[in-house]
Amino acid sequence: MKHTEAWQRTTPNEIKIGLISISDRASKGVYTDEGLPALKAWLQNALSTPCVFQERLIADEREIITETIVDLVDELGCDLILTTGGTGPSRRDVTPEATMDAGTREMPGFGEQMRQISLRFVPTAILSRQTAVLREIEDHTALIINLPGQPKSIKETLEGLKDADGKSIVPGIFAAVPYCIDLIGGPYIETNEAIIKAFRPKSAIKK
Ligand SMILES: Nc1ncnc2c1ncn2[C@@H]1O[C@H](COP(=O)(O)OP(=O)(O)OP(=O)(O)O)[C@@H](O)[C@H]1O
Ligand SMILES: Nc1nc2c(c(=O)[nH]1)N[C@H]1C(S)=C(S)[C@@H](COP(=O)(O)O)O[C@H]1N2
Repeated sequence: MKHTEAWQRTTPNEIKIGLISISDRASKGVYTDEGLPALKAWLQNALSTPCVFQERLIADEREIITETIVDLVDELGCDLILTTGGTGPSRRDVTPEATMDAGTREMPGFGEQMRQISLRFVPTAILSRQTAVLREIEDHTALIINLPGQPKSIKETLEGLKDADGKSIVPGIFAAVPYCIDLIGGPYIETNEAIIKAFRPKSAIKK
């Protein structure tokens, strides 16, 4: 495949992250989108290695969501995509279906763990159908993860739950993301341990 300039990394460990906020009302301007700023702020604090972002605010339309994911991976070379919104049970909530349409293999552990974390915060966590997939194309693979739409759920699910001393009670899903990105051939990313400690088996840790 021929790649555009957008594919180039400024440094070998730079990760390209696509952020997609999916909300009918925020995309129409009925309210201000808080999803993209919350995602970006959390990631900028959590990552200690370089990152670049591509941001999209779109309506709850299955085909548009799939096309946006495909464009971010296939045309812009994103390694990781985080979506927020559209995972609930109402008719307009189609993010998991659109994500599956863009994926080549499902990664069900992310959704399972997020529902476990979110149940510590709200009993309605079981209403979220969020999932994760890999999109594997000819010479590139990306991880795509759905987060719920409530802006506060972004920090909760990525970071998990901590006690008053900052000790982890339920690990956030982002702990597993750096090693997953290693395994799919992406850049070696590192995190700020005060926010989220990345877990890698000893043999995979680069000193
Ligand atoms: N992108 C967003 N920015 C700010 N607040 C949001 C956003 N998405 C959701 N919320 C808030 O979380 C609540 C529950 O999220 P949910 O996804 O169920 O929203 P929704 O009512 O389906 O949104 P929409 O109609 O815009 O798609 C919303 O009522 C709203 O207050
Ligand atoms: N961590 C967390 N998870 C959460 C919530 C929340 O407030 N915090 N809200 C729940 C609710 S009320 C719903 S309906 C589902 C789906 O939300 P979405 O349609 O905005 O994705 O996420 C659930 N998961």
